Amino acid sequence: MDYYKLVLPEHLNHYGNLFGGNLLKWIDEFSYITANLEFPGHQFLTIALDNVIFRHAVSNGEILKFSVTCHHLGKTSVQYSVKVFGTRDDQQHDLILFETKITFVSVDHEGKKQPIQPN
Ligand SMILES: CC(=O)SCCNC(=O)CCNC(=O)[C@H](O)C(C)(C)COP(=O)(O)OP(=O)(O)OC[C@H]1O[C@@H](n2cnc3c(N)ncnc32)[C@H](O)[C@@H]1OP(=O)(O)O
Repeated sequence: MDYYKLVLPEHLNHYGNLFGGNLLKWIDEFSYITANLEFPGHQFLTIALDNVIFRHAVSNGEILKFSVTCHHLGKTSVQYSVKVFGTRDDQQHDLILFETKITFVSVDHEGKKQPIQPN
């Protein structure tokens, strides 16, 4: 699934670029939404976020595209691959600004892990 976010002044660090923590928050939020839509009736907790390396600064006013795809479905966990692209510069639509994998675990009402029931 694809999601979009407009980078506004309130999202910037003191150098005037996107604060990395905001990017991680959006990745958590969008992939959490994807897990809930793809596996309705489950409750998920984030257990892991892999490979956090910021290689590209993101400018104010950028419209970011978050591409979220299922990478691995386990017994109690589902892992998503998340790639982030800029959309403002026509020449750089294919440039991956940031990528990671994020894993969620299905839990019951007491927070204990439980198997994911695929659709
Ligand atoms: C949406 C949010 O932001 S939620 C807020 C932040 N998250 C939290 O507060 C969660 C706190 N953590 C917990 O409560 C517990 O760790 C639980 C209930 C999620 C998991 O229980 P644990 O006993 O720690 O899990 P366990 O080690 O057995 O692993 C469970 C699954 O996660 C997978 N897993 C564990 N560690 C990792 C990791 N580092 N990377 C990827 N997958 C992992 C395991 O492979 C397993 O998957 P499988 O059943 O599909 O094979």
